[in-house]
Amino acid sequence: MRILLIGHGKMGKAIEQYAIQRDHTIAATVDLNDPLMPTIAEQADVAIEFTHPDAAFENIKFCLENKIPVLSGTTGWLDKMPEIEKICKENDGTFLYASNFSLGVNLFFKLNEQLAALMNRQEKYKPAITEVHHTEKKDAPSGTAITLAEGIIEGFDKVTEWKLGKSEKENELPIFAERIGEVPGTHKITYKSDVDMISIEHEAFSRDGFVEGAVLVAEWLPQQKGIKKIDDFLKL
Ligand SMILES: NC(=O)C1=CN([C@@H]2O[C@H](COP(=O)(O)OP(=O)(O)OC[C@H]3O[C@@H](n4cnc5c(N)ncnc54)[C@H](OP(=O)(O)O)[C@@H]3O)[C@@H](O)[C@H]2O)C=CC1
Ligand SMILES: O=C(O)C1=N[C@H](C(=O)O)C[C@H](O)C1
Repeated sequence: MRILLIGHGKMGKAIEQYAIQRDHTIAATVDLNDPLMPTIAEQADVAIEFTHPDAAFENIKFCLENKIPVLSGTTGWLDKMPEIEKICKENDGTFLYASNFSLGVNLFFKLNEQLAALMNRQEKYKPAITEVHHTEKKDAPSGTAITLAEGIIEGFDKVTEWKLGKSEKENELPIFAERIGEVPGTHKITYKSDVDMISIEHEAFSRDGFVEGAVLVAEWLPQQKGIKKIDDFLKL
């Protein structure tokens, strides 16, 4: 498969290596200041986009308008998702966003939803999320923490919105974001009462899980149409 790689940072470089191991060709690599040209699009079967919150929208739009199925793992741009959905429909395109491409985190999302449903009947416990990432991360909270928050809000009636940092309001779910060294990504959910705490945690040991997931989804995506979700691929 011929892959257009948009973003050649930590994720882009690791995806390039893994895709080559799986016998794919990197049709072109586009980084900041490299122009995205329609001629590049013609040479690719699929695009993989891991860039910057401010860049994702234009990159995805370019792919959809140039008829390349595209997946994006870039976080921090989701206010523009409705517009991308519209562009995808108008161009009869294919698009998939996932806040986290690793199998482990997607299993963790399911566990989080099940725990929220169980805790919903318990008056004495208050939920919170803590995420820890490397110091180069541009956005906070992480996209994964936002997906986890959405899962809790869906299943645990007492919280209706999330807030970055400490919260005084009963209906707010606090998300604490820490930036430490080179941590690839750790997410912890806690339910605290006055007497104890229940917690579940996912810790990535490296970026390998995100990379493998992104390449496997990229192999599947060209056979799909419309807005897809990673659940459509993983079928957990
Ligand atoms: N969904 C998932 O599973 C995962 C998502 N992520 C997300 O992916 C994104 C990238 O992460 P990571 O690789 O660690 O970040 P890096 O900062 O290491 O890499 C981002 C790269 O994108 C480049 N870039 C910036 N703007 C543009 C643009 N307009 N067009 C093309 N390239 C551009 C940057 O160039 P320059 O350095 O010159 O600015 C840099 O090379 C983040 O949003 C992160 O949260 C990360 C891991 C997993
Ligand atoms: O920026 C990162 O590194 C990561 N970003 C994603 C996120 O914001 O959830 C996924 C992963 O945690 C690594």
